[in-house]
Amino acid sequence: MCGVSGCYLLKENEAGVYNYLILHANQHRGQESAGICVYDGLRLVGKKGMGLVTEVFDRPDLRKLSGPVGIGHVRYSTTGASELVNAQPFKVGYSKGELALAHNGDIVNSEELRRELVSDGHAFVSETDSEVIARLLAVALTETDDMFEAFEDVMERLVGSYSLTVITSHGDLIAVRDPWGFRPLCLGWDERGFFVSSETVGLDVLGVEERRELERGEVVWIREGDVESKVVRRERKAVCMFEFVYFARPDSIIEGRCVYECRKCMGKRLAEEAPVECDLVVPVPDSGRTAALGYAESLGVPMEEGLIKNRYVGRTFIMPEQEERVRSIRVKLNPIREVIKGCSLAVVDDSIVRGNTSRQIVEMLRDAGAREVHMRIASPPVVSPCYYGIDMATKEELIAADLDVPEICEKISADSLAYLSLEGLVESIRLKKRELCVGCLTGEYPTPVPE
Ligand SMILES: O=P(O)(O)OC[C@H]1O[C@H](OP(=O)(O)OP(=O)(O)O)[C@H](O)[C@@H]1O
Ligand SMILES: NC(=O)CC[C@H](N)C(=O)O
Ligand SMILES: [Mg+2]
Repeated sequence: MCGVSGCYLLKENEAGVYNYLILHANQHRGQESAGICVYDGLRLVGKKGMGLVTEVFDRPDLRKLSGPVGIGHVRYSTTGASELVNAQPFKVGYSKGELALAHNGDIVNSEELRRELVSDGHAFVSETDSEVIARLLAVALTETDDMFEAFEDVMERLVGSYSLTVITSHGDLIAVRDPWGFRPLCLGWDERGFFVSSETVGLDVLGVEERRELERGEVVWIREGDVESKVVRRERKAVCMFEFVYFARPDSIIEGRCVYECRKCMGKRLAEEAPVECDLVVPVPDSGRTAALGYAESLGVPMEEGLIKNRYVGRTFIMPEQEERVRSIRVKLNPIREVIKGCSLAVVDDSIVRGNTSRQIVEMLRDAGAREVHMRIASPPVVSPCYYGIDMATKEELIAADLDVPEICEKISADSLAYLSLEGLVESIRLKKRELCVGCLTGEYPTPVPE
């Protein structure tokens, strides 16, 4: 999952700074690399680097990234290694100029499209599916100047998830959400101009009040100070349920739903489905906290912060290497012996994917003196790969792919383990099951997927 940003300023030239702020608010969506590209009035100029937004850009960089229009990206790699060549935004030339593109999502048929483009003479600079989109768009724009027409062509070819921001060397800003609406994307505006962010938190930090989410299949085209928009292609709605469970920030709004409220509801529902006699509810920071609050409230048991997160360690699930993920969990989370000693605990996390986190937490809590450790998970078991932008590409890496709940419980050495039901999850999000993508929970996907 990545984060994308964009801005179109009517009077100022601070596109670099605005994109920086939006990306910083979306940092939880990608920690591997960051990039900003701006239209400086003549051409597209940018900077990309490995690391967090604050590591990649300093003040002189932002001064150089001056111009009225710009886009940005924070990356969590799904297609292509975690290397600078694959960092975004991607700049591509075409017959009438240049464009730069930032992508959140994953294209299921990118290999096939890449082969076609290569045989047509395109020389790729990266391994990513995102460059495939940029090149397809460049080809389409050679044929037409109408951005909607160009995206009609591009969207007809692409299968998969894509929330995009694009700028051109004509100074246009374009925002696009794929026809299924897998990933979030929102547009805000005020007297300063127009702003695009993966999540609404990116608009909050700018104090932008007027806003809306893009519809699925919608292309928003901003040029010469005016906005035009069109839904150019529609498929069945398939919003990723994992955005609500884990990915998005709790203070974001997706599909009109406050993510915090959805997570709290998941916790409450989990307490109804899988209560446990315990002395304390302990949340797994960070993303398990909101569900834990709902769980504790519903059970009427006190919640205590028995695990403390080192605030300088980021998310471990989205780290690219397994070894690094495992090592970082102990560095990230530390139990408070004085709080948990002798207690029976209900430990609530949002999800178990590979099982790295739960395994280590149970051990840590027992070492710190917990009498019993009951794991409660506020989403169903992840049994199938994701093809739409979450890095769990193979069944082998998923702990629930081959093991049932009692076996997983044994593997993580918990006293008991229970997950939220699919029905409970769907009702907590308050969308219909057929409006969500639950492919990783059921193996049934909204698009064709590779064999
Ligand atoms: O079973 P696993 O493969 O370990 O993955 C699941 C864990 O990973 C995530 O936490 P993460 O540390 O990424 O981020 P967070 O701080 O937002 O909870 C998620 O919240 C679970 O705790
Ligand atoms: N997680 C994402 O959205 C990643 C975007 C793109 N597939 C990449 O790997 O760069
Ligand atoms: Mg977590």
